[in-house]
Amino acid sequence: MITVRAPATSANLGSGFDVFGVALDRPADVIRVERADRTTIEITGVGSQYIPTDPEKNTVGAVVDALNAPARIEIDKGVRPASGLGSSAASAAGAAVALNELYDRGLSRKELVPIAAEGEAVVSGAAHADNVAPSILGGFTIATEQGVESVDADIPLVACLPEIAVSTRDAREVVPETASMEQLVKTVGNAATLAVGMCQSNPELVGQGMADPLVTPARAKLITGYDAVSTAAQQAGAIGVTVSGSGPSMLAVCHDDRRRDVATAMLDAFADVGVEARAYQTRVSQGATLF
Ligand SMILES: Nc1ncnc2c1ncn2[C@@H]1O[C@H](COP(=O)(O)OP(=O)(O)OP(=O)(O)O)[C@@H](O)[C@H]1O
Ligand SMILES: N[C@@H](CCO)C(=O)O
Repeated sequence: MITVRAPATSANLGSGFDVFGVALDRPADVIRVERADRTTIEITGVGSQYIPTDPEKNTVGAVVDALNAPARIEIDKGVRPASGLGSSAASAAGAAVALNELYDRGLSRKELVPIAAEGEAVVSGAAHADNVAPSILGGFTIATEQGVESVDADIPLVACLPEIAVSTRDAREVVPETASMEQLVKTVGNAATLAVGMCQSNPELVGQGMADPLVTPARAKLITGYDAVSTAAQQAGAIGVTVSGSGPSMLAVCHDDRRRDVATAMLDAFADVGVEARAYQTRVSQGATLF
């Protein structure tokens, strides 16, 4: 039996819609696989009751098909589904790494990214790689049609997950289809600033570069209390705040010594609007680990 721990991820980071992603050091899914004639999936852990065990509907099923690697698969969910923390991607990424090893397919981590992305198409209709790439490779990743680039980065983060659900499919419906020249110029400038900040492990540049005039304002409307939580986080020392993935989680960048205060401020602000939440004091981290 092969066991893989695949981390949660945060995609977009504001200005890098469908392109940027980071691996988080917690939470994570644990995937166990063993060879079988027919694929079966068992799921335990957080939110497991909402996840289909039918391989046609689970993200790991598409990975099995792509690698031609039937298996008995156990998924222990640490990443809540429909969280904006790459829940569906963590399972697909973990399965890709585990099945590649189990069947000795010899693919590199980079080659596994498009395979795991097929799983994302099952749940959101698009094979976007911005969650599976960091879950497989770790660090900060840039996923484009040309492939994936990754850099190690050390950035403190708070990911705050409210007890509301936003599906990626629904959140993609509200993304504006056009942008003004001004929005485009701002977004390009911010994305470039963020990428430089990641390369330098500089939270100031990363937080500054997360600002996004286009997608985030549209999606913030789907998250009860977004503006109040964002303001509270910034008052507590966050340098930048945005929607994590397609939401409802919110992601804040800060310095290490502000993480606890930022987490508390975000939880309190959600509580003020009647929404329960949990906060992960986390950081950019390594990708899937084989045991
Ligand atoms: N292995 C899996 N793990 C989690 N969710 C899965 C899995 N397979 C299928 N799903 C389905 O995917 C949906 C959750 O995926 P979705 O992309 O909406 O959330 P997410 O992965 O947490 O968010 P994001 O991609 O924005 O970070 C749920 O409907 C869930 O049933
Ligand atoms: N880039 C994707 C990530 C969520 O899976 C989105 O924001 O729709």
